[in-house]
Amino acid sequence: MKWTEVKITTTSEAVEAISNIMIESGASGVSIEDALDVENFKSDAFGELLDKSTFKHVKEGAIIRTYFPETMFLPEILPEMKERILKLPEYGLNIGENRLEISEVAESDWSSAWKKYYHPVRISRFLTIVPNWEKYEPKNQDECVIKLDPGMAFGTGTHPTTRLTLQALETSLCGGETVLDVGTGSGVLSIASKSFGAKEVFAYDLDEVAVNAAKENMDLNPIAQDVHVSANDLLKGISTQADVIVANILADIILRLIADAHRLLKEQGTFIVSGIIKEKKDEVVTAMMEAGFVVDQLLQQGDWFAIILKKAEIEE
Ligand SMILES: C[S@@+](CC[C@H](N)C(=O)[O-])C[C@H]1O[C@@H](n2cnc3c(N)ncnc32)[C@H](O)[C@@H]1O
Repeated sequence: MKWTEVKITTTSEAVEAISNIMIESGASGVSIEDALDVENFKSDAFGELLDKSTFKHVKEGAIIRTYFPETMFLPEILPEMKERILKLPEYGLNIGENRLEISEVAESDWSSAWKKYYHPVRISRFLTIVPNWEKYEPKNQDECVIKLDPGMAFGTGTHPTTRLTLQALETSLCGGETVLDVGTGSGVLSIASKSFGAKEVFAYDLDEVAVNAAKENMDLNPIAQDVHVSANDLLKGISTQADVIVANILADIILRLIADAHRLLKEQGTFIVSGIIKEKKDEVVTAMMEAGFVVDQLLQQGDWFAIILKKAEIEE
């Protein structure tokens, strides 16, 4: 087994909380180098034996190193982990520099090693996602097969947030819709939308790596050749009116998207949001209702929620 090291430079006071977050995210081991250890050693009964100048140790703050097995696809783990760390100051913890670095600890190429463990994913009776390097025969005539190489973009189809969004799209699309896919990542939701009959799809992402990965994935799937992929911050500056807007992004970013989604959705339009952890669900629902949406369906897998919303009709 080969491993990827994720190293975080932080403060002594945040060590325990950050280590917990890393373990909960799937890290298999933690090593901590903390400047306070040296201070504490100096002040114990035998502390005078230590000559700080003779050994290498972090002089200020702390460094946490954790290790993820190559079976885990980091682009789907890091965003939530980073967001949870950024929330720690709300609980009074100083996270200091909060610098995150990634490196290989074995000679393997971590950006592609996980491919060995990524196999076709059956999302529903009608949809299967197949890694581009695998052979796959559909099990029935109605089955849509999406070919995918996520590269370093989020969206393999295995993450609960993506699965829930795909199921919500399958429920919501009847054919002929205009769809806006916000935070497209690998482009998986856009390709699925076309497979479920959408007429026109516009895909946006802030990250150039994702924009390029999405374009390459459109090329792998003839049905999605005409999807318009571009770099954009959420739906800022967009004027295309849509029947469906879909966004699988963390809750705090969804909150920033609501006003534009309401502006761009046609009457009776559908807004699908995913990437919402249990603790954030009520806040998102309240903000949606205040903006003029009504909840149509809630979908849940483990601690993750997706919500299908309708633009409320304006009463005469
Ligand atoms: C959780 S991933 C979802 C990827 C894919 N749509 C899926 O469902 O698997 C969220 C994506 O949103 C993008 N993103 C984050 N903030 C954004 C913003 N302000 N504007 C556009 N895209 C953003 C990220 O780069 C990332 O690709």
